[in-house]
This record gives sequence, C-alpha cells and structure tokens, in this order.
Amino acid sequence: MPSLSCHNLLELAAADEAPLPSPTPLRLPRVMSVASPASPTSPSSPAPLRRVIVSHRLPLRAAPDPAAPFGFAFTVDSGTVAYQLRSGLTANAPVLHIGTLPAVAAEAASDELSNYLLANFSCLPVYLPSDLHHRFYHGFCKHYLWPLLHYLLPLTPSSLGGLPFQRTLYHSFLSANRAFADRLTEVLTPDEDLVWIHDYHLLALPTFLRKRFPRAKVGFFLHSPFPSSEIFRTIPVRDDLVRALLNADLVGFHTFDYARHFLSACSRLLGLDYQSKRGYIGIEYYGRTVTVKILPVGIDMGQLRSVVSAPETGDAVRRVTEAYKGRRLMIGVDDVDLFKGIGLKFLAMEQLLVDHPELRGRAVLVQIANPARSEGRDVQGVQDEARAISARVNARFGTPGYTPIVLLDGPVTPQEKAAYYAAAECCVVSAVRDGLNRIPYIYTVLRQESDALGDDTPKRSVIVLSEFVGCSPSLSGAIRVNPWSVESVAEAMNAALRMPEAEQRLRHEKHYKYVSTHDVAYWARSFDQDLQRACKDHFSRRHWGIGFGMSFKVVALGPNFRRLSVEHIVPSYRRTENRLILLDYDGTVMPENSIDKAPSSEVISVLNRLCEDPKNRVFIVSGRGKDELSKWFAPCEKLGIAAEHGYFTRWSRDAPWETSSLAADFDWKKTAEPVMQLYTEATDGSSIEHKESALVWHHQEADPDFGSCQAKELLDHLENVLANEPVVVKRGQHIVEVNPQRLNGGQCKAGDPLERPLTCFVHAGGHPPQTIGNPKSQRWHTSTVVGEVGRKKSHYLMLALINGFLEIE
Ligand SMILES: O=P(O)(O)OC[C@H]1O[C@H](O[C@H]2O[C@H](CO)[C@@H](O)[C@H](O)[C@H]2O)[C@H](O)[C@@H](O)[C@@H]1O
Repeated sequence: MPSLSCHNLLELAAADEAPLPSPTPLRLPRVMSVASPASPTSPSSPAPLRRVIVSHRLPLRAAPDPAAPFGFAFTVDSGTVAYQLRSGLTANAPVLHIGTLPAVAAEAASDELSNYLLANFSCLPVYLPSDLHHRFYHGFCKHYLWPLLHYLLPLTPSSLGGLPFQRTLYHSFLSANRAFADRLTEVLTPDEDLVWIHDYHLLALPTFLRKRFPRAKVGFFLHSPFPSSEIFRTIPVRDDLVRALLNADLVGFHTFDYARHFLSACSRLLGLDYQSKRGYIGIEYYGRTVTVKILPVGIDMGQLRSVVSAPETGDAVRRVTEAYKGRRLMIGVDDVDLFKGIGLKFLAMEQLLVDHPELRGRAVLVQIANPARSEGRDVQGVQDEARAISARVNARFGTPGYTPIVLLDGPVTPQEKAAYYAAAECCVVSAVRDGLNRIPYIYTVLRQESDALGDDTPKRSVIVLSEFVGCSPSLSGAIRVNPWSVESVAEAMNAALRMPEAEQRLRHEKHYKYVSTHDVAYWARSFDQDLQRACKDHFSRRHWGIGFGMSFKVVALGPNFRRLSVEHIVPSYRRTENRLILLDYDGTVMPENSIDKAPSSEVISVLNRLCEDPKNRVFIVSGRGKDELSKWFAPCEKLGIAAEHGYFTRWSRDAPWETSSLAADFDWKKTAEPVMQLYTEATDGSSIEHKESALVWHHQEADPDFGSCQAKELLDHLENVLANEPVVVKRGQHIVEVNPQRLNGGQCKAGDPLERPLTCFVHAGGHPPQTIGNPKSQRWHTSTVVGEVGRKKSHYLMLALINGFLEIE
C-alpha cells in the first residue's frame, strides 16, 4: 500500500516503537509511609497509590558532622513545599521523594547513602556530576530560565542577571532532567504511582518520563510565574518546553494569569485550543486531555503554630516589641534575588520619610534578607545595592537611637524572624515579579496566633503588596501597589500606618480566614485529587508514542483503535476482492499546511494507480465543494468524489453528481449568513466559506486567542438564532460550521472520534448501501481510520487514511 498521507505518515514513521516498553521497575520497599493528618483510609479500601514527589532538591538539610554516618547529619527540611505537601495526601499513602542532595552534601553521593536516605527519610537522591549540576542549576536554570520566567530578557550578552540562550547549557538542562527520569525509571510502577513534579528546574522531565512510561500518571506544578507568551516565545526551544508540560496529565499554576499565558503559548505555538468543562480547563493534545489547574500554594499552619508556640518565640516577640516601642514597625522578608525589589522598597521608605516628616524618628522598616540561593553578579549586585541604599537613607534620616531601615542580612533564627513578623503592624512585599510569595500569608498567621503580643484582640494587620506577585489575587484586603512606582509604595506605607484600627482588623480577618483555610494541605489534597481524576482513563486507552527527542508525545486512542501497520494492511488488502478506499483530502492526501491546496502530480498519479485496479473503488471524501474537487481531480477518470461531507457524490469523473435528498431546505442561510458576516467584519483574518449545503466561518488566519474567543461567541449566537431550523451548528478546528441536520446524522457511536459523521451511500457488488463515518474528524483532523467491513473475502476493505491510525469494529 503506497503511503498517500505524505507528511503525516512520515511523522508516524519517525515514531518510537509502539507500544513503548516500560522498563522493569525496581519496587522499593514501602518504608516511606508518612502519617498525615488527612482523613484515615478505611481498613477495607484498597492500598493507596504511592505518591512520588519530584523536586530539584530533596526536602532535606545536611550539616557537616564527622561523627554522623556519611559525615553529615541529615534532617527533614520542613520549610520546603515538597515536604509540607505531605500533610494533604491520603493518610497512609506511601510517599517517595526524588531530588538532589543539599549542595553541601553533594560529595557524599553513594549507593549506601541512597539506601540510608531511603530507609530513614523516604528520599531517593539523584546524583548529578558537579559540573553538570552547576551548568544545569546556576547556568540554565538560574541565569536563563529563572530571569526569563520573571520577564527579564537577556537583551545583551552582558545583561545583569540573564544570560542569552546557550544550547550547551540547554543540553545540560536536558541531561539533568534525563537523570531524574533515570532515577524514576528505577522505581516507578505506573499503575501504582502518582508522580508529582515540581517547578521550572524540571520542565523537561514529563517528556522523558512519558517516553518511558506512556501511561504514567504525571502532575506538574510550576511554582514560578508563566510569563506572557510574548516573553515565553523568545525561548529558542519554546516548543520543546510547552510540549514537555503537555506530556503531564495535570499542569498546575498559582494564578489564572499564569494559566492563561500558558494556554496562550499552547495556542500560538502549537495551535492548540482549550475547553472549559464543568469547571475544569482541558487542552486536547493527541487524544489526551491535559488538565490545567489553578490554585496557589498555601502555608503549613501546623509548622507555623509550632514555631509560634515555642517559648523562645514568645521571648523574642517581647524583646522585639520592647526594642521598637513607640515606633511604627514595618517588616519585609525576601530572598536576595533580582526580582524581590528590595532596592525599590528602600527607595519607597526614603520617599515616605521625605513626604511625611512626622514619620521621621518613628517609622522603621526591618528588612530580613534570606541568604541568596544562587550566585553571580546579579546576586552580588542586589546585596550591594540594598546595603548602599539603606546606608544612604539611614545617614539621611537616622538619628542616634533611630535607624529607619534595619537590614538584617546575616543569619536570623526562625524564632527571631517570627518575632519580627508578629511585632510589625505592616508587612511590605514589593517584589517586581514572584511566582507566589508566601510571606504575607506567614505574616498574617503570625500576627493572629502570637499570644506574646498581649491582649490585642481581635488581631489586626496590614499588607502592602505588589500586584506582580502570585499571592496578590488571593489577598483582597491588601493595599495593592505597583512596585515600580516608588511614590505609590511610599503612599501605601503611609496609608497602612494611618489606617484606623477597625479597618486593620477587618482586613486582617479577611486574610486570616483565607490563609488558614487554604493551607498547603488544602492545596496538596486538591492537586492530588485532580491528578487522579485527570488520569482515570489511562488504563482503558491505548497509548502510542510518536516523535523524536523533545518532540515526543503520546497519542491516546479508544480501545477500538489500532495503529495502522503495514503488516496488517498488506494481507487485508491482498485477500479482499472488493475494496472501498475512502480518502480524506486535507491533511491526508495533502499536507494541511501547504499553501497550494491543489493535489500534487504525485498524488494524482498514486490515485490513478489505485483506481486502475478493478478490485478498488476509490473515493475522495471531503468537506470541500464539488466544483473545486472536480477541477482538481479532472485527471482521475475513475475516482469517486464525495463533496460537502456527502451532500454531493459522484462515482467517476464522467458520472453525474448525485445530490443527497436528506437536505432540501436552505432557508436558514438567510439567518445564518448575516450573523457570520458580523463576526467576519469584527475579526480581522476571518472569512466565510459558502457551500451549497453549508456555511463555514474560518478563523485560522485570525489572532488565535481572539479568533477562538469569537468562535465560541459565534457558536452560541448561531445556536440561538437557528434553534428552530433543521441544522446543526458545530465548532471544529478553526471553524464554526452550519450543516443541514440530517446530513450529519451518521452512525458514529458515542465516544467515536469522528465528530462529523457523513452519510455516504456506496453501491457495489450487490451489497446494500453502507453508511460510513466521515474520516475528516475535527478532533482527529489528521488521524487515520481504517475499517474492514466484515471479515469475509468478498467483503470490502474500507480504508480511510488519516495519519496512520485505524479503527477496527
Ligand atoms: O532558587 P531555586 O532553587 O531555583 O528555587 C526557586 C524558588 O523556589 C521557591 O519559590 C517558588 O515557590 C514558592 C512556593 O510555591 C513561591 O512562593 C515562589 O514565588 C516561587 O519562586 C523557594 O521558596 C524560593 O526560595 C526559591 O527561590
């Protein structure tokens, strides 16, 4: 059988062997169960799935200790989200962490250490050679991806903070991600594990994982911002990264903005549309539905409460309160990072004192600078700038015993930090960009729960919050500011300090209610449940891997689908006496994206060869009009054509066109056409296709987001105005189409991917007419449907080629 579907079949030919073999997993002993405060599982319920939490770093701390095994005292790092999320998982569900060792302990890597950490902490380390790790983390992650995700483009090779894209660093990034996949491969059992990957360091991991485990249950949460597609599209390997996220089953973001930027990138880069169904956003991707989730991470209430209730914290609160008695205390806590806006915050503090002399000698900003997580000129620059500005402001407005900006950039104990939070009447977060930023959440809880503040009940707090951080939408009682406007931030600080206590209480209560009910356990539970929901059909579907390298993806099909295989087709073809060959046109015999839509001379010649065989009956089945198709296929004397989805049928070039009697009334066009015209005028790049039996509105050439939005609206509009007409209004790939009802009443079953069935009558060999589905489906606009009508030799072989897949009933 010659390959007629030139480009689509080529892609399939490049596919890995299907189905992909799953490497034999090493089952680890389930020693990693974690008692969680979540509801216990009933004794009769099946063993809960294991949760495999993958993050760049394991949730561990390591302190050098010559007396400890392996020279390090390892402890759990309860401040990490990867650890905290365990409180939201099903009680008794085994948990396994996969990630790299704390940097200080990297040299201790060994199999013995792996066993030790596994047995004692449920942590399985990924060992990366140190130079690879350095290029991966400090190179690609921290100096390319991180700045870019935070909207900093590397405009020049020497830009502060961002390196230009370097392919060698990207390869290190891929190698590191592959090493994570290797580790996962050793332990994963796809039907018993739920994998949850965290953050931008591991953006490529879903592709490596999907390649090895087509049916793995994979969730990904991006803790960083997903920038506007205008920024994201500058990444030279942008398609790889978007495809990698689409290889997960559930992709989570903190905010709607990040999600919509991702959806926009999917649409602009890959032409993918999304649908919102029953509250869930889903992207259809090669037969899989990738669910997009929006829920910001919360804080660990239990952990904060244990810090608050520690006696040392109470003492520290009293100390700080005493030290700042009579002052108006504001707090800022930030990592030393280019995007935290520490310098701008200090300038705002200066402006506050300039504009409000009455606050001089009274207002104090205590800024705690957490240790930098990265290294380089950018980090040093932030540190130097913070020190320089604070020194200048303090020299300008400080007096003996009064320091307006107190910069704590050395070690600060958790108790001391908690004390500053609890004692401050205002928290200032003026980051210019941050994925979430949990500082205001922590501040709210510590203000509420610290008893050491005395009987200030009910509690109060005020937050000055950058509108460019992920927690901004969830804190509606905050004074939201543009951190780039020094004057506005200064004014917001002033407003916070002058706010009536009653209002401070109301704002505080609102925040506390939200923060305490949307904690990290709530977030984890919700993500976990959605991940299970997103994967529920995995085992009832067939998965086929296609594409090379980072373009790899899995095609998921219903149980009746088989991949088109030459071994299957050739014998079937040979043994049948009467063959009905139905060929879709666009995207099948001709590539969908070609400028010239007319068939090539090669296609004409292949069709003629097929038609020459007296056992064959060959049809082109298309939604296109009959005039265009007859012109194009004039050189094919014996070729049959079904045009306009079967409204017109012609058995050979010189036979007359037969018109379906199923649709005769076209009065509805008078109503539909003006409506379509309206949308065409309002949507640059769109157009109307007039067919004898149908009207089609096309928006492929329009802006993808706007076109898609207009298409939804048009669909709704047409459905309303045509409610009493004998038509069906449908959305397809970049189209909205109105067709006569009965022409669409084919025999496709529920769940059949053929979304636009066509009734096409085929008379041959004394057999009764066959009703066939229209292979030109919307969802599978480039898939292949091949069916054998009956199994007997005398029956027909129906071949409808679209992209190499077949359905056998
Ligand atoms: O410095 P890295 O090792 O690359 O890690 C990046 C940051 O990760 C964590 O922050 C991110 O997740 C937080 C929770 O979802 C979110 O609030 C923040 O906006 C994200 O950037 C970590 O807490 C930071 O210290 C790291 O810098």
